[in-house]
Amino acid sequence: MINKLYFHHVSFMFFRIFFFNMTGSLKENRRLIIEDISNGLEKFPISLIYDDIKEFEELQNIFHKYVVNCVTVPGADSSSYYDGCDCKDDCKSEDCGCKSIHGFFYISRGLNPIFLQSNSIASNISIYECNSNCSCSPDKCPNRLVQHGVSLPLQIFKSDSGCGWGVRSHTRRIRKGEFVCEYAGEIIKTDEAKHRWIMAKEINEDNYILCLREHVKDRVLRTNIDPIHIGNIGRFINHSCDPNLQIFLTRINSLIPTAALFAKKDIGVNEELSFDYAGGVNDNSDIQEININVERKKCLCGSQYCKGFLPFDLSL
Ligand SMILES: C[S@@+](CC[C@H](N)C(=O)[O-])C[C@H]1O[C@@H](n2cnc3c(N)ncnc32)[C@H](O)[C@@H]1O
Repeated sequence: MINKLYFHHVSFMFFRIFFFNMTGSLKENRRLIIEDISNGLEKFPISLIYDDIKEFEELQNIFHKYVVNCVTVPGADSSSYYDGCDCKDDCKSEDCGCKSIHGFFYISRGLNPIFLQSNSIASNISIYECNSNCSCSPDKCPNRLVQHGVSLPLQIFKSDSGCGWGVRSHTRRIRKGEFVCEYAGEIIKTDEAKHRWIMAKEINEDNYILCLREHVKDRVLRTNIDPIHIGNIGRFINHSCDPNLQIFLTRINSLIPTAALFAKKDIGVNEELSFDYAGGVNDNSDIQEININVERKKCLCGSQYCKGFLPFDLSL
């Protein structure tokens, strides 16, 4: 009941935000464009291009609110903040407490390409950015990228592949290692993720929940992100078995990780963006409750390495 009221309230907000923004220029090829679906929340406008109002209304019925970073539903956050650094030089030196404890991940305002060669999830690599406990300047510190949100021109469009909406680079190339966006949504507990997944299945709705699993000694730390109703541009990115983006778990102000997407290779203008929904991990050995009667969704990525089906978290 509480959830229902909450969503009603949010969907009201959504209609206001979207219709205010629909100064909707009609383009020469008769496609419509919304200049910024984030309504100024991202530093860079997130444009959305669509063919007819029906297509757009379909999206409105599902997606209710744009957020830049994940939001935690009550009860899901049991973590605390980690310490910050006390750098006086905006973390330029190698002595920065954050970088020397957790690692040097960024160079030239992007991810050091050496990390792109590994499977970050399987190798348990987690990026730690400077945070609100640090004494460096948020604008000048080079150890802060993901927390600044999207800083590239991106566009949401109806993909020709049959996968529905997709995201592409827009007006400029994306260089290897550049941060593209977060996969932001509601952080929910596993029981709630299972419940939402069953409800979505009953009404034939697609699955958007991303489950991140980290192995810490003999424990598995699980973070579930659901962007279907409350999320950011990440929720529009499709899966590919040969993707051009790679997920890295990133910690900013909380021990709950963020799923940050970085360019795995150079990406051309108007090229569709994709990531591997399984994060490159095909191992389900840690999963206890296996539901093998699940109907797998056919993968339409079209890559020569296509595995045939979308990755699926068997623990849901
Ligand atoms: C995170 S959403 C991506 C955005 C989605 N295309 C939309 O229209 O909102 C994930 C859903 O997109 C579809 N999808 C993404 N990648 C796909 C692929 N390679 N093949 C088939 N469907 C895909 C599936 O329905 C999946 O549940």
